[in-house]
Amino acid sequence: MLDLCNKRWPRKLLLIACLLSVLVCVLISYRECCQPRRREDLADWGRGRNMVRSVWDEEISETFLSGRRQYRMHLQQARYVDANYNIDVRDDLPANPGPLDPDRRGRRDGTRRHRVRQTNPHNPLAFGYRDDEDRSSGTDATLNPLSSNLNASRKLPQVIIIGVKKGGTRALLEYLRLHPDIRAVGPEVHFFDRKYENGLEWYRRKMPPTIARQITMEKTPSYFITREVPARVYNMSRDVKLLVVVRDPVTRAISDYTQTVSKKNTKRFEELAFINNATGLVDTSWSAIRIGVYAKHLERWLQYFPLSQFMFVSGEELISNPGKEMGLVQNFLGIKKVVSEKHFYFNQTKGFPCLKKKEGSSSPHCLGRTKGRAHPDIEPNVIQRLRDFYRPFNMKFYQMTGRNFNWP
Ligand SMILES: Nc1ncnc2c1ncn2[C@@H]1O[C@H](COP(=O)(O)OS(=O)(=O)O)[C@@H](OP(=O)(O)O)[C@H]1O
Repeated sequence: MLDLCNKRWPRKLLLIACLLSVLVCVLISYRECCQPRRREDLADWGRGRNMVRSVWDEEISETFLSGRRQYRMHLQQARYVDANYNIDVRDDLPANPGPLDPDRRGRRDGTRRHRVRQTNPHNPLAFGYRDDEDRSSGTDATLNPLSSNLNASRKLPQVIIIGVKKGGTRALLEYLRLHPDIRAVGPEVHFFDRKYENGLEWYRRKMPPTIARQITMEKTPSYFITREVPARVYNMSRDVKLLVVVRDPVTRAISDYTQTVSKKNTKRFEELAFINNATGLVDTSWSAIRIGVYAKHLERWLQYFPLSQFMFVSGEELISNPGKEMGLVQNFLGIKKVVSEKHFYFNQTKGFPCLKKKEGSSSPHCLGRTKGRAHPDIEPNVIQRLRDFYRPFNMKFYQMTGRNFNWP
């Protein structure tokens, strides 16, 4: 009792009250300054980059504590997906997601959930032309609008355009991308020939998100001629469908050469094409020549895949009659015939078919400058000698594929 009456008690209480209020203050200021910000604040921080707010808000708030560096990464990712379509991706990632990179953004529990809101259904990229096949890799998910909140995930490709270089592979890919049931990687991935050691999971993450009915595809023309590739593709999937765009091998060789000349100084075509110009012996070690021996390359592929899994697309028809050729391709892929002659017009200046403008977009779209270059004049006798060289291989190829391409 004596103690209760002790005058020191009120002082102790005062001290405890003081300490408590300091603690409360600390907690309140922590909440104000360090907790993940609300999305409005983040958008201000991003100075008007509303795209980020709409696309990555959830993730940004999750990673906000890690600071500005990760915020920038998310910004890049938002660009990376182009932020034009509603994609709700639920994808499994390893339990430890590791450092963030464009494909490895995740929650601590190893799952991820991105909501991409459609901001511009008439995005000019909707016709998605990329004029250079060598662009740095990334996923171009711009082409097929998905309605909101559909479940999508990245899958290994069910269809690959495996060749041939300079056959018209870019045109085929871009035409196919008009189809709502097709989703494709824009740049060439080069997984099976150059980046195989990265592993299938790396490859899968390069693919765009797809919903159940959609086909995932990519194109890398060098697959057709690379020795190791058929076995590697087979190890990924024995059911994959393979598209090969072929073109008169002589014109193809000249096209290949034209591309080389556009990049570096090189010898004249005829100096490269023949071991000895006088004897006219064709130099099959020159890749521009070797690629055109289609029958030889196909033999290797047929050791792994039945002919029924291939379609040989005519590069010539793709130019002269794109609607019809695309009809055959869609038939082969088992998808509705959506891409037709209605989508194309012949551009006189370019000398090639281009895509009509899409509703709401301002201009039509042609392939870029690296496609449809003017070829150098090659002496007729050089052309003739090459035709003679290729003829037996062409005949064999027609026989193997069951399609006569009528190359001269
Ligand atoms: N619509 C359209 N516009 C422009 N070019 C077209 C088109 N359709 C097919 N082609 C032909 O495609 C040739 C290039 O083939 P690829 O796309 O397979 O080349 S690459 O291997 O990816 O570099 C390209 O070869 P070059 O004419 O030598 O440039 C064209 O002949």
